[in-house]
Amino acid sequence: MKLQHSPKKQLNSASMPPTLFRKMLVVAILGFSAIWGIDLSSGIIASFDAAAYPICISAFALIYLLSVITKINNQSLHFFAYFIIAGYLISTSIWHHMDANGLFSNAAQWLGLNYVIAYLFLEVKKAAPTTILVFVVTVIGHFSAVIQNHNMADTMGVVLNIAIAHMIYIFLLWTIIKLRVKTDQVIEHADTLENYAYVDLLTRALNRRGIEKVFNELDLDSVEQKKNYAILIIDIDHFKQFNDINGHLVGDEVLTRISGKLSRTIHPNDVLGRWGGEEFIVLTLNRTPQQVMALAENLRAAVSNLVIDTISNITVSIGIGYSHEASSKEAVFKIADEHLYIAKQSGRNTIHANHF
Ligand SMILES: Nc1nc2c(ncn2[C@@H]2O[C@H](COP(=O)(O)OP(=O)(O)OP(=O)(O)O)[C@@H](O)[C@H]2O)c(=O)[nH]1
Repeated sequence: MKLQHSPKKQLNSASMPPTLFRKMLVVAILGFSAIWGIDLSSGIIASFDAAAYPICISAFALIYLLSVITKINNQSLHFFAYFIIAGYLISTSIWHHMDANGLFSNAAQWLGLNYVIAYLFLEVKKAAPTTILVFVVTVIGHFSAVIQNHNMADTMGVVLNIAIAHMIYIFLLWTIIKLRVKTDQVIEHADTLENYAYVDLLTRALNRRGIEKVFNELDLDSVEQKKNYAILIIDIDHFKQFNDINGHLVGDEVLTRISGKLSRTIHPNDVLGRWGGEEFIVLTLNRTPQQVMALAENLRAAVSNLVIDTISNITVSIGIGYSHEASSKEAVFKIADEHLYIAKQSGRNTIHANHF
């Protein structure tokens, strides 16, 4: 088990999960169907909408199907859906602003959705330029439609009204997104700092606090559910002498390389930590004493095979304590420590434990 910190969150992190996207499509289908039904029953449906509603509904249904039965990239489907919605909202509003089609249509009131949906469906990095493009198309489109039958002053009145409202939409949405990303970054920064408090900066293994935290979280001394585990204390042999001969910096390199070797040799669910100085700990769960001995032997052999530059002959001694030998993790730890002492006394580069 290793503590890792995740890469820095980018501004483009917002991405809608497929299930939520499909729910949104259902909402779009229902929404369009409802408005289509209302317009039809009121008898005032515009010819543009009468053609556009079924096209949009079919397109949403098609996107829904594509998202269920194909592996098409989600972002492409999001763009497709967005293109349908924004395309419809802008074109219907422009169409309604042409004089023959009635200047006082309420189609323009829906245009704000284009910005909200862009930030909902698209990654922030893509939503920002998309909203600007949509804004430009909206303003120019409405200007071109209204100017055909009205003087410049009236046209500017209509278009400026739309432009200012839309700029406020974009500004507010952008502010909300920035605040959200900032909050995410603060939370992530706090997580990283917390992780650092549990990691030994030299070897990247858990430090003593980290080991204690994991041990407590695993609730090793639970009375309801007796846990089967073993603690291995791994101590580098003659490390003082090694430091004296090769220097402290080479000693640091050895500690780092040993930590890496141990971490690659243990099982994914085992816990590795640096207990202090030249001493490491491995906690392994649910293994027989024979499996634990095999693991210890792998760890011992892996270290003794290490060659750092021209230096070899680096060895460790290992003491083991089993959970069934004592009633608390502290007592198991003490047993492992006693066996480590015996391993050192019996010549080092060896493993000691009670045999079962
Ligand atoms: N380079 C380096 N050395 C360290 C570090 N932490 C502890 N040590 C050294 O580890 C050595 C431990 O020495 P001892 O406790 O006497 O043990 P030993 O020499 O390994 O002897 P045995 O354990 O009996 O085989 C000391 O010299 C410490 O200075 C570290 O972070 N970097």
